[in-house]
Amino acid sequence: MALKCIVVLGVPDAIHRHQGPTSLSDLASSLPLPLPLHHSKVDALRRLMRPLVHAGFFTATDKEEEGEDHYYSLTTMGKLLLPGGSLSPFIDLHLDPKMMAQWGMLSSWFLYSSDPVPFEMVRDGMSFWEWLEKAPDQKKAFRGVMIEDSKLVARVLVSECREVFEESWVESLVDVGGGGGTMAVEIAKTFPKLKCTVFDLPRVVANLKEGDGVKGLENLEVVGGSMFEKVPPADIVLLKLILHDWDDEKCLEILKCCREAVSQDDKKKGKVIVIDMVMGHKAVLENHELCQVQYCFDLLMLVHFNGKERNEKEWQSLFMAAGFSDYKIIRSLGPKCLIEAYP
Ligand SMILES: C[S@@+](CC[C@H](N)C(=O)[O-])C[C@H]1O[C@@H](n2cnc3c(N)ncnc32)[C@H](O)[C@@H]1O
Ligand SMILES: COc1cc(-c2oc3cc(O)cc(O)c3c(=O)c2O)cc(OC)c1OC
Repeated sequence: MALKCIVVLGVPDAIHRHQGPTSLSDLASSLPLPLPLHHSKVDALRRLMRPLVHAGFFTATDKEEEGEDHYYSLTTMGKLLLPGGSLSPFIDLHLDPKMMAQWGMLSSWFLYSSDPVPFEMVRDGMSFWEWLEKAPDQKKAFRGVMIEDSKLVARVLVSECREVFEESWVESLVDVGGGGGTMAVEIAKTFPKLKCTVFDLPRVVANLKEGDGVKGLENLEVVGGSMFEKVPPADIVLLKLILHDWDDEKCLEILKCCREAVSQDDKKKGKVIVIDMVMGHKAVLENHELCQVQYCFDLLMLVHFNGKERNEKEWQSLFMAAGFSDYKIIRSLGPKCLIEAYP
């Protein structure tokens, strides 16, 4: 809530515009507020900044003595909070009071509810996806969150995992649940010979064909449909942050459709690429912060969807039950992993 508050008050931008360490009094007087900050609240601003300095968003001169002004600067992480920064949509979405209601219901869900998840409990059974269609601000923020995450992952994928797309038999890729198309656009731009498809629900991709990034890309197609029914055929089927939204039963339906879509003959050894978390993966176990991210996202999945973050054993069971012959965890991507599943 402190983070949300300083973003709403425009603190990161005020420090950024100051172009150097900014004193508490300068900060208080340069905030873009309808009325100047009342002098009685300046000390509250100092107290608000304190946990955020501790969390690493800002640095502050460490002078707690009375009368000394504090000077604040943005850290690299703090710069992500600037308008248009990659953390802004995340804060807009997850710290929105409307998105808090489901967290407040968690204990009641354990004790009394027969609803599948707390999110649906506070919305008369409406799923997150249905609700987004009725909540334009949150829909925009959610799209922003996914775009920022995809930009980051795509950058690593096209620079450090080129071999995945450059094998001689790989001619086509479909990004299932590809949302706004960020991943597919980046892949299509980097590998112009690869025929890429963004596949998502018809209402999600309705206006995508005319979108800035997609228009004019000859090797990019947009297809509307449901991954529970039929997935367009391709050599590589990509599932990024899809399976963690669903329970095992639904994941099996998705994975079976994807396995059927993957090309297979003497020359082609098509595969499904899953980008999702692997709980307790060795790259994460050694990193306290990545562990925290995994636990938080697992609870996010519990509260919003009937989904979960899975450990390797759970992934293995899913792939085998969906008829895949083998799988391999190729590499870690922060809290996530790239997993290949072979039909
Ligand atoms: C968490 S988002 C992931 C988006 C994208 N893969 C990414 O990582 O940025 C989940 C996506 O699944 C899509 N989705 C939900 N149900 C679907 C269905 N039945 N068929 C295809 N896509 C679906 C949503 O519209 C959304 O774009
Ligand atoms: C996994 O890394 C990040 C995920 C998100 C993120 O991902 C989601 C995935 C879903 O399937 C449904 C969701 O509602 C969400 C989110 O709400 C959400 O925030 C965001 C990230 O950084 C901004 C991630 O990187 C750590």
